Amino acid sequence: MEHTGLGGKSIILRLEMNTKEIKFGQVASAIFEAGGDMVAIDVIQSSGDITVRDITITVTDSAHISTVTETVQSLKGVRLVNISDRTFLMHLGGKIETQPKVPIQNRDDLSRVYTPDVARVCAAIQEDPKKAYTLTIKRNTVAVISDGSAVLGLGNIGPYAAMPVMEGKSMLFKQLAGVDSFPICLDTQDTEEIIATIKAIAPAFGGINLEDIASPRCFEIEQRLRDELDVPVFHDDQHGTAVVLYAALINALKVVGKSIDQVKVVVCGIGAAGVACSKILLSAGVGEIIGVDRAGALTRDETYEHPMWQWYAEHTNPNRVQGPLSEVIRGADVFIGLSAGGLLQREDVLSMAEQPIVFAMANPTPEIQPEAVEDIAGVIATGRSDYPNQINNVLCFPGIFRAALDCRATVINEEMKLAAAEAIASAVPADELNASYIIPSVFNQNVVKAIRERVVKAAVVTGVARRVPRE
Ligand SMILES: NC(=O)c1ccc[n+]([C@@H]2O[C@H](COP(=O)([O-])OP(=O)(O)OC[C@H]3O[C@@H](n4cnc5c(N)ncnc54)[C@H](O)[C@@H]3O)[C@@H](O)[C@H]2O)c1
Ligand SMILES: O=C(O)C[C@H](O)C(=O)O
Ligand SMILES: [Mg+2]
Repeated sequence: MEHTGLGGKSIILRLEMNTKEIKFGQVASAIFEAGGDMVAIDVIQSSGDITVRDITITVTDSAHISTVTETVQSLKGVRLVNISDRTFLMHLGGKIETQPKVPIQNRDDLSRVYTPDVARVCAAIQEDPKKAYTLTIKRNTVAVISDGSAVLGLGNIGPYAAMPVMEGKSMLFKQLAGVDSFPICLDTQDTEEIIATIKAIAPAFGGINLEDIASPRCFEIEQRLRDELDVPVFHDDQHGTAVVLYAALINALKVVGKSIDQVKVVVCGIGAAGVACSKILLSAGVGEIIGVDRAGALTRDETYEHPMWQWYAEHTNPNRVQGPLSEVIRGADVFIGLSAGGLLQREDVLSMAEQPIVFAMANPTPEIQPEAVEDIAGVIATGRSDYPNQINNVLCFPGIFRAALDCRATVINEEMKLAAAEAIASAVPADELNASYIIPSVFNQNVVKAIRERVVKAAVVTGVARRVPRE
């Protein structure tokens, strides 16, 4: 199936029709009247009065899919058996598989890769555990682990529903940086159980990428695992996002001609990503950061049960501003959305300072659609791949883990994160930088290379590298 233009897509409806009750021509007219363009018909089964057909239809967008399917479902004598589109078809049977590196073609091969000869390799690792890095998948393999509690902006959708995202992250690790990984979704949301489980499975991995674990539990889980494991543990939604956000801000400020120490920044959504982004901006020298969550601006005049919010309130909002987003945002130079779709209004952006920078990063629906403010914003970015300026942690996690694995880093520290942000920002050449090109494309082959080089250096300089890679 092909995409047929901007926003256009094809869907396949499998329809079971009772020919005594309805003729195919009536179904075709109904689809046509609902605006669907029928491009192919395949007969799947035809027996007696029952006929099953796959109808390929071009639709304009997701809302149009509902219009067409509702029309079809309302027809007497028609049963909608299944609906698939290109996205669902790409997910059939999952998106990744295990691939042996050497074929087992005879008994000799069998006895080498498996028993009895494999025992000599096991004994070598038992004698010197460091050999796990040379003789197992550990040196190139990361675990992508979620508890399904804060998946994209979809919230607590559980471990089964989280798998497609984690499989997607695994594909990206491999395709962009050659890193092997396993998507692992845990059927527990208990902090201690999550920590114990990850510690127990850690021997196979050279790094742990935590993904889509809700705050505040994500903070403790990450900290404890960092303290208790000797491989890097990186909560992607916190640090991956912060790295890419900082890279994007460095370049966006150049476009609007403002300097980082003079801007007022409003961060909406003080969860995993919002906290980490605010922290990186504080260390980059932003003077005024105001965090807003459901109950309005976080201020030191309040006390918060959530220790991270207490910390946040004490380290941000120097003017103790109070109130909802629509008030706090007045006069701000930068809006950073890490909350949920549709929270920012055009009037809010109109009330910001001149040349406002709007980073609406909630996935999959941004805090404001770029079309709504493109005429009034200085720079706009989202987390999505279908608009210019995609600020998404995919620009960071493949490269930063490539570097961490190659130098066998014990941790991914602040210096390595800042090095990654600078590498990403510098991948946009100065003479090409403009409001629609502040951040390199995910497919820019220089990004992973640039991150690897700078991050390995930072790891070596800060003494957390256990080896210096040759190239
Ligand atoms: N573009 C990216 O690379 C990227 C990376 C990470 C997260 N995200 C997006 O950011 C969002 C948050 O992710 P997270 O991992 O930090 O989740 P999280 O659950 O840890 O935090 C979300 C925060 O947003 C707040 N929030 C929700 N609705 C709100 C509202 N109406 N007003 C104010 N605050 C509200 C919640 O209270 C919570 O504190 C998600 O949409 C996610 O997809 C994007
Ligand atoms: O998965 C993404 O696209 C980015 C990020 O990790 C998110 O949770 O939204
Ligand atoms: Mg995520």
